[in-house]
Amino acid sequence: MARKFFVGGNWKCNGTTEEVKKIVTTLNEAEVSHDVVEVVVSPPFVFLTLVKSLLRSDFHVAAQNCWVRKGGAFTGEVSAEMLVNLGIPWVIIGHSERRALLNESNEFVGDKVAYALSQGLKVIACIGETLEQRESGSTMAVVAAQTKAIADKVTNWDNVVLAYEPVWAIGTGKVATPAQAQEVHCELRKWLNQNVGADIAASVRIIYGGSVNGANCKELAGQPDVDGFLVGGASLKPEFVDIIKSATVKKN
Ligand SMILES: O=C(CO)COP(=O)(O)O
Repeated sequence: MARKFFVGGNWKCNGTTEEVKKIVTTLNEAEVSHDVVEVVVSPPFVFLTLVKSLLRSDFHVAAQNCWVRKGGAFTGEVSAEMLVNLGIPWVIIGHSERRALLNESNEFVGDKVAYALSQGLKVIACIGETLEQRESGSTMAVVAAQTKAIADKVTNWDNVVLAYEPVWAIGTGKVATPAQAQEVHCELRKWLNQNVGADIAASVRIIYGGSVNGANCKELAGQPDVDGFLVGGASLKPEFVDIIKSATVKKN
C-alpha cells in the first residue's frame, strides 16, 4: 500500500486570534493537491474550533493532547470524547515536550494512544531520543521501547502516524541529516515488521520532526522511509506551504 505523504503543523503554545487567522488564510490560498499530501494543523485547544471553521475542507485539524481516559473530575484536561464531539479528527500524543516537562511515561503515552483510538480519533504518536541517549548509542533502544509501549496497547494501526522527533533537533535549528532520519525510520519499520506485522510495517507512515524548514525539507522527503513531517516553528510561517509541497519529491 502506498503511504500518502503526511505533513503536520504543530503550533505548540503559540498564536493569537489574529495570527491564527493569518496562518489559515495562507494555507487556504496554497496551491496544493490533497491527492499527494495529507495536511493536518494542530493549534492550541482554544483555537481548534476557530481553525476548523475557517480552514479549507481538504486540510484537517489536530489537538495537541487529550486526557488518557474518559473525561470527568480532571481539572484542566480535555477528553478524547470532547474532541470527537467537536469534530476534531486528529490528536498528537506523546510529544517530547510533554514527556519531558509533564513526566509522561512510555506507558502513559501508550494508554493515551489506545484510548484516543478507541474513541475514533486518529493519532500522531511521537517518539524520539535525547542528545545524551544518541551519544551513548541507545537511540534505537529508546525509540523501540517508546514504540513497544504503544504496540502493547494498540492492535489496529490504520489510524496511527508515527512521528520520529529526535529531542536534540526540536527547536534547535539542528536538523537530523537525511541519512540520520532515514536510518532511524528504516530501523523503526524493521522493528514494526518483526514485532507488529509486515502489513503494518509497510503501511504505517513514519514522519520526521525537528527543525524542518523550507530549505531542508526536500532532501529529507527524498528518503525512502520518510513519509512526511511534523513541523513546529516553520508551521507558523508561510514556508510551511513549501514544506507541504515537498511531498511532490515522492512523485518523481
Ligand atoms: O516538535 C516539533 C514538532 O512537533 C518540531 O519543532 P521544530 O520544527 O520547531 O523543531
